[in-house]
Amino acid sequence: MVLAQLGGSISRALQQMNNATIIDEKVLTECLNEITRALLQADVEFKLVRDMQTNIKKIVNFDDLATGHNKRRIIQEAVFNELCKMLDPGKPSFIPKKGKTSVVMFVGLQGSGKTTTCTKYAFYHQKKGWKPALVCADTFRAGAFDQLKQNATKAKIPFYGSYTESDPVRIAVEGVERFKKENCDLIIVDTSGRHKQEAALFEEMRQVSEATKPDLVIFVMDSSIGQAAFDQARAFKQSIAVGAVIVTKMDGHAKGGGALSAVAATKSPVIFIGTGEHMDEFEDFDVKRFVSRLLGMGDWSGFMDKIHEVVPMDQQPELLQKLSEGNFTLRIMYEQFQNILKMGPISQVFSMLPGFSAELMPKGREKESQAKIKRYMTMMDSMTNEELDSANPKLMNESRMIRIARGSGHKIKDVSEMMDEYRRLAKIWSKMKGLKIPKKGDMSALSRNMNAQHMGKVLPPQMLKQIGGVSGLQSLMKQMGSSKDMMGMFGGADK
Ligand SMILES: Nc1nc2c(ncn2[C@@H]2O[C@H](COP(=O)(O)OP(=O)(O)OP(=O)(O)O)[C@@H](O)[C@H]2O)c(=O)[nH]1
Repeated sequence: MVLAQLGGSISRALQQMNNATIIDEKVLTECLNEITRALLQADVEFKLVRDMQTNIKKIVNFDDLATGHNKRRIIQEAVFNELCKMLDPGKPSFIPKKGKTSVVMFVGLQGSGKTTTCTKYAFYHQKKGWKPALVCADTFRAGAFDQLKQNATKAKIPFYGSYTESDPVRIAVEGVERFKKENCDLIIVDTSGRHKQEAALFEEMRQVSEATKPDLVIFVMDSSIGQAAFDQARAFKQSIAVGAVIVTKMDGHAKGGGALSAVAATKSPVIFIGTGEHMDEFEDFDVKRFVSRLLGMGDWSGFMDKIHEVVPMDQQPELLQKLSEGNFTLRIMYEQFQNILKMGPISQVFSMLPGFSAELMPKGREKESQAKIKRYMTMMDSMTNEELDSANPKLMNESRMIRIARGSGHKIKDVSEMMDEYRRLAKIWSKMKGLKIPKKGDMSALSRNMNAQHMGKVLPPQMLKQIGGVSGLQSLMKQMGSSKDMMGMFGGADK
């Protein structure tokens, strides 16, 4: 997605500043101009960008900063915080509670991905043990009910709708009543969209809302909407009590920044993003986590969530134990590759891991990378147990490499390339040595135990330098308040 480019441009601007011998007003202005340009190119609303620039200049006041202050770190921190502020309305949205009935109404323009997102939202909660249900109150688009029915059936989620009834209010009320009686705890109402914002759409939305009294109205917005996003989001907010936003199609070539400005227009948080057409291509959105990932700082908690989701429960403590011992064996690499292939869109997973993304999987070459991983796995299939379980790559001498190449139908050069990859990953993961292992299922303990030393070891060196080394990181952690906040910043604390 183009947002990755935005992150790259901002990181580069910070890096250039970092390379300057003296940090003065001029260097800061140049850096901020670069960041401004990048944000505007990504379609973030002009006023937001201007405010951000003014705020940073206020925070980094050279007259007030005594010599010896780590200006680089202060600027880095200010940029991070301002980016977060831009995406954070300051108040959380209504959060439905499992086991207690909530009605959630989805609104948005036609084609924004509303119907798809309703199912993704239901499926996401169903996986976590909720009892969701879908109501199709879109009587405007022929085929909307069929689409919802198909999606719901696939995900085994109860649904309600009608081929003959043309009154959306009536369907919505009947559906909500039925599912309340059936004790569903998350009743999702999909409403009609139109090609553009028009009075009829807003009137219908208001009526459905009045009749069903939703606990939360979610505005669904296509990320490719660009600069028009702000006005569109505001128009919806003025007609209905939008409480949260979901931005869809973040996997495409959309610039994304425009849709993210929707936060400012609706003063409501983005709670999820859609990253593909499939049911599980849906990620919860956490501002600090998103910004750290945008700036290439890695997303630990996202990664931990994925481990949680994909690595079978009984294997998790074992895997973490092995990592904490610093024994990254070929078998672990094999198992991780297996998990990664299971996890679906490979780029999402890799972008969460510091050190993994750029080398193993260059952007836009996901298919190739997937093929490469499969190739590596075939070669590992020709290895002995001893080789797989050893953390000593010396076992892999020339004659073994020849055998493995022959056994797997590959060239020696390929085996050697795979071993290089193994060494690179082992080096990164060896830095996790000494990490305290949480009790089964307690991921927050893992986050708490990742102290500045660990974080320092796994952050990209350039990023660490920008922050001011491990000591800079430590004081940043203190400044950010509790360790929970800090882990949030680097994507740690679980919810
Ligand atoms: N790539 C990608 N496609 C998506 C995503 N979300 C939805 N889509 C696709 O966008 C198209 C429109 O989605 P719908 O869910 O039908 O749109 P809608 O807003 O419900 O449209 P109306 O019911 O007419 O209002 C479909 O082809 C979806 O598969 C996403 O996150 N990524």
